[in-house]
Amino acid sequence: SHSSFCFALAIFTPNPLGRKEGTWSEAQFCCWFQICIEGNIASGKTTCLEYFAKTNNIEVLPEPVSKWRNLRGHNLLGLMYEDVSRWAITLQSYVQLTMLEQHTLPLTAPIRMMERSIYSAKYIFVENHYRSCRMPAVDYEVLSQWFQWIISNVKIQIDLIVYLQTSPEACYKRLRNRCREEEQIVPLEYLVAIHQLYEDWLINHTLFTIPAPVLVIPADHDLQKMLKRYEKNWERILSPSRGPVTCSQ
Ligand SMILES: Nc1ncnc2c1ncn2[C@@H]1O[C@H](COP(=O)(O)OP(=O)(O)OP(=O)(O)O)[C@@H](O)[C@H]1O
Ligand SMILES: Nc1nc(=O)c2ncn([C@H]3C[C@H](O)[C@@H](CO)O3)c2[nH]1
Repeated sequence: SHSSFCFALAIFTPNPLGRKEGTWSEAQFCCWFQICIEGNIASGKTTCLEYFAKTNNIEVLPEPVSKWRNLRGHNLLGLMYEDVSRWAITLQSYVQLTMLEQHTLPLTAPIRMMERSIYSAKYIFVENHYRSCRMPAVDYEVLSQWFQWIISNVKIQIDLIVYLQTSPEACYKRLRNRCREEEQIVPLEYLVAIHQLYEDWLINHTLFTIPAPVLVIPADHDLQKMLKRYEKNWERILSPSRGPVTCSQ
């Protein structure tokens, strides 16, 4: 695992020789550093989180999928995949609440790494339901009013977005291998639509505002190569950045 962070309110200054010698500069107050891992379904976000979860003093928050699959006995994720027009607003309303809960949880470490965000729930998934005419306009408007109120009235800190950029085909192959029951009926076309919205949001900047600098990591590679990529980008991901960041190949 990587060098252990001293649990201090300070800026971590990675030593150019490599993180082993990285030290916390004392007496500098650190604004907690929050990272969101974004990407298509089965793009490898959970695997990325598991890699960084081994680093001391990083708090990792996976997507609360278990809540969406069992809310007092109701499987909202399953309902949505079975009948999206009927159940999309039900799931999205609960996704928006559970993501807001995660964004506003008290921090337990100098760095927080979250899987996705309240932004991608709205800008990617709600937007896709609406644009594919599977969500009535009235449902979209109600969700949008809630979303706008939340981001205008609640402080949601995101300092970096890591975008695991994949091809829909690679995600489809992994999704089929993973065999999450509710997703077995997900067609490739759905992943293509989600991919295009992510590209328009985080690459083309033609969708909605981007709440933080974006680090793009091509993520179609095999597991071993991806773990090496995370190793190479360790400092870029974990040290507070002051401007746009670029991925090292
Ligand atoms: N680089 C990779 N190459 C091949 N398979 C991978 C790779 N990364 C992850 N996988 C596998 O693909 C599946 C999806 O990976 P993972 O759960 O990390 O994706 P995810 O982005 O968290 O998915 P979701 O958006 O559904 O939460 C898992 O079965 C995982 O073992
Ligand atoms: N409809 C919908 N809205 C969301 O905000 C959302 N966020 C994630 N997901 C789906 C993708 C994976 O199947 C599974 C795990 O990511 O949950 C979502 N589905």
